[in-house]
Amino acid sequence: MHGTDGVVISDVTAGYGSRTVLYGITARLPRSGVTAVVGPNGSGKSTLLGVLAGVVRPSRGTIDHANPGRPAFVVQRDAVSDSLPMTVRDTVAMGRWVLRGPWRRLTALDHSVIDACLAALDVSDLAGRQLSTLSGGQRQRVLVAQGLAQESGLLLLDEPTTGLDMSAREHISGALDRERARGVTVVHTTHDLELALRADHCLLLEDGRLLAEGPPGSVLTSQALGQVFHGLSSVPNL
Ligand SMILES: Nc1ncnc2c1ncn2[C@@H]1O[C@H](COP(=O)(O)OP(=O)(O)OP(=O)(O)O)[C@@H](O)[C@H]1O
Repeated sequence: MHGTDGVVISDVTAGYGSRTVLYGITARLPRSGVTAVVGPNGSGKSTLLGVLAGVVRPSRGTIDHANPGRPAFVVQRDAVSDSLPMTVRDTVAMGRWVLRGPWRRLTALDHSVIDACLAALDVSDLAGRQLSTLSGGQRQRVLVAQGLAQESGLLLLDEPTTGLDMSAREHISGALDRERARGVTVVHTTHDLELALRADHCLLLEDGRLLAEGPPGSVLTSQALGQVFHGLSSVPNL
């Protein structure tokens, strides 16, 4: 592992039960950098994120983390029950409980981090609202704010901008840039070509295999995209 590596993935094969979904993935993800994982539906992007989060155990290969702490994992909003009786502020505060343990009081510092994360995703006005009363896009922003509140050295996000309007996408993209500047290793899956092109590093998956890895501009060529997303002639969005 080099000093510039945030995560090193070595020959990882993984799946669910007897079903293999990822085959022999080897990649180096930069520390203080944003990595975009791109590929068609079902190509294994979320599964790779699950492997990095430690919730999917590889059947083969290893993952080395520069940061020993627990990763922050922002799942897709559909994966979170919207019927939990929680306010937006409680939801973001859960990111701090992860650090403090459930029976500790939150400190003044915790509360200021929670305020800053609410502001970063432009959801301060919603702080007192029940999570269940929010729109899908608002809930997505709150989940990203919860991920930021964990102040982890490894931030994993599964399709953080899917279904969001332009302003919300800008807030999320800006938040990822700030995390990178803080030295965080950020990894997100995306179908948003613009967001992928703003990353430092890109992995292109097809059918569970790594087709290409490198700077987004050299990985996401029209030739590669045409091959992976069959029949694509123009690529405003993946
Ligand atoms: N919990 C699970 N149990 C069994 N198979 C699963 C499970 N989750 C995903 N899969 C399968 O693994 C493969 C890869 O799925 P994954 O969600 O990683 O793809 P993806 O690239 O993130 O897709 P999308 O763009 O649609 O989100 C798919 O064939 C899917 O059906």
